[in-house]
Amino acid sequence: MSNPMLRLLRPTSLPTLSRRFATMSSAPKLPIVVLSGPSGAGKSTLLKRLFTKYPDTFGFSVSHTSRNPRTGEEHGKAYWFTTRDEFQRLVGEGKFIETAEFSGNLYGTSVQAVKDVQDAGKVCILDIEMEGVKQVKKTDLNETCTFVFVQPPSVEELRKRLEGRKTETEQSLNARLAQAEKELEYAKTPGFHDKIIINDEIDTAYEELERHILGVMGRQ
Ligand SMILES: Nc1ncnc2c1ncn2[C@@H]1O[C@H](COP(=O)(O)OP(=O)(O)OP(=O)(O)O)[C@@H](O)[C@H]1O
Repeated sequence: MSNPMLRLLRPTSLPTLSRRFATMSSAPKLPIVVLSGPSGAGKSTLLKRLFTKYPDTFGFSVSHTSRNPRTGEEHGKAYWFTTRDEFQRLVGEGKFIETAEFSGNLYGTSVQAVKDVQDAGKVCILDIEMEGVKQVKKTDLNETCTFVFVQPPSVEELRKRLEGRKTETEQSLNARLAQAEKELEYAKTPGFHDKIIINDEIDTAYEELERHILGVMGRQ
């Protein structure tokens, strides 16, 4: 069967999350990069550069979502697209490290998605929402993570970028901006992030991100 969802649903001899993490932590401790920041701050743009420059070093953890695919988004690459019911069933089975609801859609990172990347010997990148970051911090993965926040230069600039991307309706744009205000406020919490990158000029922001990540990798 080629249905990729079956990968996540395959039976396992390890029934609990903590035992899964115990297994994961016995492998070499490759760092996990947790990238967050308001929608439109430039996370995907920065990650695209990183993956282009280092195609074999990093692995993108593929999230699940109940939202509909945008044009060109491929199942299993951009996201594992699923129904709301199926998503909730997987949550009940403890398949997720973190989940979040945003603009009426569910998003989540499965244990399997992170494990797949680590098993391939790659540094896993998690591109997740603020609430997800809080959840990851409560797991055993916390100690191997570096938490990076991508911040737009201003909310006004964020609006312009989201408008320029042409992916949002007026309603979803406003929801994203309202959420952005909350995230920017929360990001001020001392010690919550290991690195805050202000994505004003893209080349400078990218260099800062690369330097931080390579620095963390060098310390492992
Ligand atoms: N430094 C920058 N200067 C100008 N435009 C930028 C910059 N960085 C990103 N952009 C543009 O802003 C838009 C939003 O960027 P991007 O899609 O990477 O954001 P994101 O944080 O990944 O958003 P989401 O969380 O919704 O996926 C894109 O159209 C991108 O080309």
